[in-house]
Amino acid sequence: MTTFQSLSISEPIMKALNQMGFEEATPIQEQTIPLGLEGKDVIGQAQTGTGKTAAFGIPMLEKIDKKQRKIQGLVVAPTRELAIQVSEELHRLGKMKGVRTLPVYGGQHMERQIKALKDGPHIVVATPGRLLDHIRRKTIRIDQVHTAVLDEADEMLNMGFIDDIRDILKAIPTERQTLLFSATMPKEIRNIAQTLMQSPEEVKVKSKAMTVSNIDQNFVELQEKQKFDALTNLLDIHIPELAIIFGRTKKRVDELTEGLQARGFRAEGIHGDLTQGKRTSVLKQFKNGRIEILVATDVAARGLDISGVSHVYNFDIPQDPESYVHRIGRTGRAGKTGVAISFITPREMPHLQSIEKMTKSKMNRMKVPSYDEARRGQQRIAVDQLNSAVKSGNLEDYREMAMELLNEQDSVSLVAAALKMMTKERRQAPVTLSSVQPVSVKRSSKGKGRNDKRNNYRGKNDKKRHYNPKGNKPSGRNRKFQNKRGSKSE
Ligand SMILES: Nc1ncnc2c1ncn2[C@@H]1O[C@H](COP(=O)(O)OP(=O)(O)OP(=O)(O)O)[C@@H](O)[C@H]1O
Ligand SMILES: [Mg+2]
Repeated sequence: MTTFQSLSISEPIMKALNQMGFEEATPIQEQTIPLGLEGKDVIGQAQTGTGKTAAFGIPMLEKIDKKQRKIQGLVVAPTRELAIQVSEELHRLGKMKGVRTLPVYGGQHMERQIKALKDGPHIVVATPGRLLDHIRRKTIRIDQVHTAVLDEADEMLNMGFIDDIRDILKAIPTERQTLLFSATMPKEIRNIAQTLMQSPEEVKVKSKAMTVSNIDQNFVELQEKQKFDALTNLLDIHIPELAIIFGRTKKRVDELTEGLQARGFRAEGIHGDLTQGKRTSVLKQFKNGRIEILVATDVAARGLDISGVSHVYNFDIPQDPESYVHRIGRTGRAGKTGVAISFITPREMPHLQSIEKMTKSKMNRMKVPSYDEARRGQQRIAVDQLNSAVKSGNLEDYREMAMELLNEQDSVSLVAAALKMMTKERRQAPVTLSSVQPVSVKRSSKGKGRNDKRNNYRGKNDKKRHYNPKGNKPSGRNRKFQNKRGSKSE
């Protein structure tokens, strides 16, 4: 166990870490914070949800001179949601020191952004496009930047941002420190990184698999046309606290969302064609539990940090193993446990093996879930609701009536009838999805659709967290969810 204290972190940042509930450093933090504090360039690779943000954030914050009202730290992240989330984490880490952090991204009002930039933030967290826009308009000064971070650099490469990144780094003094972090680091990005950095130290947190062991990975082999019923059955069986379902295209996401809504689930979709306002509101509702299911394209895979995501479903298996790693990494974060289920058609089975080979982890085969199992899942919810109603008491007003009923009927029939009434038979509204091509084994991580990958969706998590690499017992299946489900209009 490595404490933050032993990493020579200053008092104000220690205080913030305490407030955030961080008790010990995660392995990537333990290994990269000292290098970062020495001023070295660092390439950091570690599994999803293991605290890479603080790993680059802490050394950057330590180097900020609060009295200098100039941008000294710059983080570039692939999407708006990610920029916001990273900025929030840096704000929390740096607030006791008085560091001012500003997110800058497209879709935000330009004039307001220029005003905020004039206000003298110490750190800017930006998406590449909007940042370059400011650099070209000369509405941002980054010639005093001493620390530059590329978060999810391989995603920025996938999205075709590499020239933008080069242009951005050209505008920063060369004697800067450059940090680059991601859970996946394909060879191309490592090569490019070498040209943008000065003799970087490469830290790869040693772990057998590329995915964290707290995620229980499963797959279901099934026909394309069985997928939707299998999904709704699984949702009824698992009763996720919060679930993310990945579909391959925007159209697919829209169709899945509508289908789930038709069957009474509180689901919303997110993808790059939605307005910024809609994206923000969907994410907000998901974070506070008003939506229980988020349906997303791959764009949401990167960096999203929402506490309570207990299940990830790959309705369509992703084309690249890297995407698989980032997708399932939306659960099982900060030491919590999570469950991932991937649907695979028979023709896609070889692809499953290529994912397993790359991630060095195995997925367990699950059988196609049946409607009967789903119904039992629904009944379990009703049983839990009855039990909790008994536990919470306050039944005095009903006792007399209950006694009378018991004189007329036997107790088992009465409870069975109550359960029947409480169990919402899921409306099996027929749902037809447009057909999709199965993925092929041949993988390419370059030149993918820029638009579909452009926007990422992250959230923050301000609950107390304790890093527990072995995994805590899942907190899912909680009353809160069941009550929500109970009040669903069907
Ligand atoms: N030392 C720590 N102790 C407890 N929680 C931590 C610690 N460090 C980070 N966390 C929390 O863990 C969660 C995941 O962190 P973060 O988003 O930085 O992961 P990541 O490694 O960047 O993941 P991804 O690869 O998906 O981007 C966050 O909610 C963060 O606040
Ligand atoms: Mg991250």
